[in-house]
Amino acid sequence: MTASDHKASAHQPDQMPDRTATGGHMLVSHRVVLSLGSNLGDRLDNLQEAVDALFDAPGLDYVAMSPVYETAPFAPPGEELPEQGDYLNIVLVADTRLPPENLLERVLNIENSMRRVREVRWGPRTLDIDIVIFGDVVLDEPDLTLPHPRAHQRAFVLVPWADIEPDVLLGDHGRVGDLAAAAVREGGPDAVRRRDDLTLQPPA
Ligand SMILES: Nc1ncnc2c1ncn2[C@@H]1O[C@H](COP(=O)(O)OP(=O)(O)OP(=O)(O)O)[C@@H](O)[C@H]1O
Ligand SMILES: Nc1nc2c(c(=O)[nH]1)N=C(CO)CN2
Repeated sequence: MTASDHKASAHQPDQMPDRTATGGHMLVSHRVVLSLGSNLGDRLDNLQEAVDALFDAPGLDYVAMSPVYETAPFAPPGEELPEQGDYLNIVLVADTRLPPENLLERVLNIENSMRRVREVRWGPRTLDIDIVIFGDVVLDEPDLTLPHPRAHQRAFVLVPWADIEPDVLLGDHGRVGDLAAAAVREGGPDAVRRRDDLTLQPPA
């Protein structure tokens, strides 16, 4: 399967396969896209630590990683953006047999174990991991919304993602490559700068 091959079938929550006999693993594999960002401390180190930790346990298989981007802090129009430094952002593609809630648990555990600092909404943080898509799964639960409800407007997600999967569709919003181009037109080219001098190692 290639990185742009999103063939996972749509699952509404009430159609999820019975997982009781599979030790928390699903019978089907889903291609997932994760967005990682850091703008506090050693930003590149934080991202590397998160990449390694994500794939440290069974259930998530690495597929591809975007280049590293340096990005201006972004908040939706109308939201106050506290003073803070630029982010480093990447996007990861992976395959998983975990159910969405288990992947979210892994993500939150890693954020917590890295002593994530985030005191105010839209404020700086050592590490932020968002689940952008989980196959074609659509979910609207209090603690998990899929696809991520704001990803289609975020150049810091779309531009790195478009480098590795430009033809994938983000829910009803359209092609990732087109969304990335629109986000760059909106935010200006300086808001998202590729940093080819900064490299991350794929997980061991
Ligand atoms: N698709 C998703 N990926 C990650 N977290 C999600 C998702 N949908 C809902 N959440 C919930 O969002 C909660 C808060 O996330 P977080 O503090 O990272 O928000 P944020 O980074 O400030 O803003 P944003 O959600 O816009 O990126 C998490 O505890 C999680 O339960
Ligand atoms: N540039 C950039 N801006 C952000 C980021 C991020 O990762 N990069 N994360 C946010 C909350 O998820 C809010 N704003």
